[in-house]
Amino acid sequence: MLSATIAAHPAAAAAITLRQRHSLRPRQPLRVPIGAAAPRRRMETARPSVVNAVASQGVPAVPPKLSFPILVNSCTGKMGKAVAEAAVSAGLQLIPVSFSATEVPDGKLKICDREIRIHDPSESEKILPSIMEEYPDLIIVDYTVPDAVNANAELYCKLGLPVVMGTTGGDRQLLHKTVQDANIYAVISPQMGKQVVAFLAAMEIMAGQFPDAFSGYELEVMESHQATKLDVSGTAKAVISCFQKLGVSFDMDEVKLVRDPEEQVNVVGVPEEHLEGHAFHMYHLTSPDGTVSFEFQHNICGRSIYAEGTVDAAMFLYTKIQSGASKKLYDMIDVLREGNMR
Ligand SMILES: NC(=O)C1=CN([C@@H]2O[C@H](COP(=O)(O)OP(=O)(O)OC[C@H]3O[C@@H](n4cnc5c(N)ncnc54)[C@H](OP(=O)(O)O)[C@@H]3O)[C@@H](O)[C@H]2O)C=CC1
Ligand SMILES: O=C(O)C1=N[C@H](C(=O)O)C[C@H](O)C1
Repeated sequence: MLSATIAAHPAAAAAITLRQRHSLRPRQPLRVPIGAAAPRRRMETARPSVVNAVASQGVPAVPPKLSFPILVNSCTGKMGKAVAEAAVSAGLQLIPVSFSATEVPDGKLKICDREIRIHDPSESEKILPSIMEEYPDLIIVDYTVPDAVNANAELYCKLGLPVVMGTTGGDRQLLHKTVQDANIYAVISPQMGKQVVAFLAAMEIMAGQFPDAFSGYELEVMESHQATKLDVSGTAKAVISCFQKLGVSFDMDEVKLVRDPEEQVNVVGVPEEHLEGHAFHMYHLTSPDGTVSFEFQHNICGRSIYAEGTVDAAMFLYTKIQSGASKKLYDMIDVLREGNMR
């Protein structure tokens, strides 16, 4: 039954070919219960709070709780909504404004118990300066679409607006150059999930310390995301660039994209309830003579891991701004390294 489904989908056929070639047992994409990836409340102890900042002897126990204004662009999107909710739950001041061409009733969107006014993106250049006047400590978070990345970054740079850029795609080189030239505070990362960031950091360390360790190995990459995802995973691209430094020859267009829901359920093993929001990544390496193989896999259901990481990034950036840090452009490995991910 499975093979009948696979035969109907070329990408699925490719995925299964990949399995057969390496005589893999049928993949069990998730050995951990899916519930582990579902949204959950964080331990209160992990969160700084004014209430517990002063211990009984008058010695500060934990840093005071951060609270600063945050504008999420765009709250109409899946990530934007998740970040806005995480920001409110972390005690940040969610600015009741966002941008999107999506029509919403009365031009407003309800997030937690707040009403967010949605303006057309074409109005952002006119509206943002007055918001910056009202909220001088504001940090903007960008989760929009690949096509908007560079124009949005240019606008934030023009206004001197600190940004956490979670949106993937666009011209990444230009994005970094724009932000660097404008010398604004920014965290840019295609991946905000703490454990995946740690995996990426490990990959970078391995590539830096053991270049060409996988020279001659064949790499196969599969990534499955919700059908609405517009680009090749930015995370997959970052991991692949490490494998390239490790000596593997691979073109980004060789990534096998899975966007078909039927294939995602039947072949990749995505739980049906997470078809609207998941990221299943698989990297398979085979030695030139076929006797050695490696497989790296990370499977994420839902959005909470990224939303929490984004709030961590905003808090990190805010403290950098407050301390007048000379380094201004960061990635999530910087955030993780400094112990800023809860
Ligand atoms: N860094 C990370 O850890 C993660 C990154 N992502 C990335 O985040 C991005 C968003 O993903 P997701 O939320 O799932 O996508 P969605 O399609 O759900 O949301 C994108 C939203 O952006 C809006 N939008 C488009 N253009 C503009 C613009 N110029 N200004 C303001 N809003 C705009 C869209 O509305 P409309 O078109 O109506 O304007 C839509 O509501 C993707 O690039 C994705 O890869 C996702 C997960 C984690
Ligand atoms: O669009 C998504 O969903 C995701 N995008 C990011 C990416 O492109 O790597 C991160 C994660 O894969 C989810």
